[in-house]
Amino acid sequence: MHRPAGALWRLRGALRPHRRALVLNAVLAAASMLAGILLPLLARRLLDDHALRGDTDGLPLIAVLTVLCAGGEAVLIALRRLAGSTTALAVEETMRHRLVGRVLTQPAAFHDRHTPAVLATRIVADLAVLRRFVSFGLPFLIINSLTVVVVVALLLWLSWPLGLLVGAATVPLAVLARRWEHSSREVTRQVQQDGETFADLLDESIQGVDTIQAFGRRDEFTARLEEAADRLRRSQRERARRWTALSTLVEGYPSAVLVMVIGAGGAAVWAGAVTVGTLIAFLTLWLFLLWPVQSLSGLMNQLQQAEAAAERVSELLHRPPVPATPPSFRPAKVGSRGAELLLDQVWFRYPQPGPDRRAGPAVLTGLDLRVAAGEQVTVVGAAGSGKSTLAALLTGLYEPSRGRILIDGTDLRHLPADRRAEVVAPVPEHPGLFAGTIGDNVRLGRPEADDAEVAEALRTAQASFVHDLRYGLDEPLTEAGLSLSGGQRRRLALARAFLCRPRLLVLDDPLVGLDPRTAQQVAAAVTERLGGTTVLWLTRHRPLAAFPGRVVRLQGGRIDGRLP
Ligand SMILES: Nc1ncnc2c1ncn2[C@@H]1O[C@H](COP(=O)(O)OP(=O)(O)OP(=O)(O)O)[C@@H](O)[C@H]1O
Repeated sequence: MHRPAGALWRLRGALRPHRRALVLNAVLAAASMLAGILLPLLARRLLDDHALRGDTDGLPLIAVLTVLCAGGEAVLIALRRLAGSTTALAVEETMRHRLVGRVLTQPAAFHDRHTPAVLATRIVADLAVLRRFVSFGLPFLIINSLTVVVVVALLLWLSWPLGLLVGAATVPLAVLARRWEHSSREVTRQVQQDGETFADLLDESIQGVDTIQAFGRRDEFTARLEEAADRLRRSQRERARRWTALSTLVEGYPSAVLVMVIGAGGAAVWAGAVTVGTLIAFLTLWLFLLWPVQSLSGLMNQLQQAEAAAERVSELLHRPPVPATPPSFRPAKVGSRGAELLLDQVWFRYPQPGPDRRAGPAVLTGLDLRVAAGEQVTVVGAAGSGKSTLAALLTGLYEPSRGRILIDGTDLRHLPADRRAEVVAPVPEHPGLFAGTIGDNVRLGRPEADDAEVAEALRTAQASFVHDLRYGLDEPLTEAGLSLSGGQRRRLALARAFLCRPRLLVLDDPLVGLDPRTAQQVAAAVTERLGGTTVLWLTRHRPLAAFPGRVVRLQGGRIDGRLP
């Protein structure tokens, strides 16, 4: 298993495009830190060399330098904050772009294991945690560490006995902080895990709200959500408890050390071992150390949250990318003849949910089917017989566990994912419509299609209702096309596939939700207008009279003879 800190390191690729901005941030941070540290040293010169000796020569120069340093520090801090937040937003944008790209190209088996709520949490909430870390946590971890090193060196230079006293007093604090970091890492991860579980449940409940209300199960689902929220709150409270303990210690400890330094420093001035200016410079520098030390607990907390977020983001980001389209790939010409399909001893098992991801029972058990170019075949199978599974294999969402799927003799696996729709177009059981216009949705597979081609596809799908809508093809759809009826959504999904004019059409229960007359008209129009295309109708019911071609039965995971 990777260490979480390794996960943060593995995300460094997202910083690469912003190298210059990061270097500028580092320079601004170092300059503002140095300007701040110079102030007490100038104050020492002012006191020891001039004010206490009554020497006014050179006093104006030191006064001007002090003012410049103070003003410069303020300007540099403002610039550093501006540059830091701009860079962090740019880094977040880079990661989001890569993450969305990876998520949208993952196979169906991946999406079976990661719900939309979990993916949305990672893309939105985890990236926000990482952005805050890049804009605040990371720079301060670096600046504070540098400040501690430089200031401790200066303290030793000003007065090594007092410097050693401060250094020794800081050791127990560092040990305690390390122990805290170790013990609360697991709690931080638990908080994020509980957050994911809650997001999942919330997503499921909101999506199924109609069903929950219709069956009067509101109280039960509310109780489930409250239980998950309660688990999340308990783990958050545990983390807050640990954090409070550390921050109380870290904030109280320096005050105790300060009392020690004032006592020991006062005695040293009394004994003539250090000058008043040196003691004032020492105390001012020590105060300079307070913020780095006191912010330690907050930064550790942020670091842990960023590590846990990086672990989850990196798990998505480092998944294998979608294979590039090989230069030798020649897409089928739009409108060219249908493809020959051969399913050769195809077996398929879904991976089981759970950590061991063992394969489940076989859904397809050595399925053989040959469909000639331009032929239409109807596969009839009972609910759960594996029709949607077969459609998912044919559209490349899953790969067969065993056996081959050949299209015109080429293994489906060798068709690049981003060009597959040119060869095989699916009409899935649930039409996937998106917010946008009807035209955008129908043109999804062929954005370049003109209005005449779109109108023809709509006619074939018996979806001419679109022209009666107020804005026709420009009619806006709400999310998932929910402003349309189920039958209208299904016909748009059909039109979208027809518009691609693929060489093989895979229609998964395409006529469900259509009245028998419209269903017959669609079936007849497919034969009439898409003649030459190979079509595989997958359906639960015996076909209508208008269904053309051969009819076979899917049973027991294989093709079990013809239906009369
Ligand atoms: N994502 C999945 N993970 C695990 N098992 C699945 C998954 N999808 C389907 N199955 C299982 O595979 C079998 C076949 O399901 P499939 O959806 O292919 O049947 P179907 O013939 O399309 O059914 P229906 O006509 O009801 O849509 C079923 O036993 C189902 O439980």
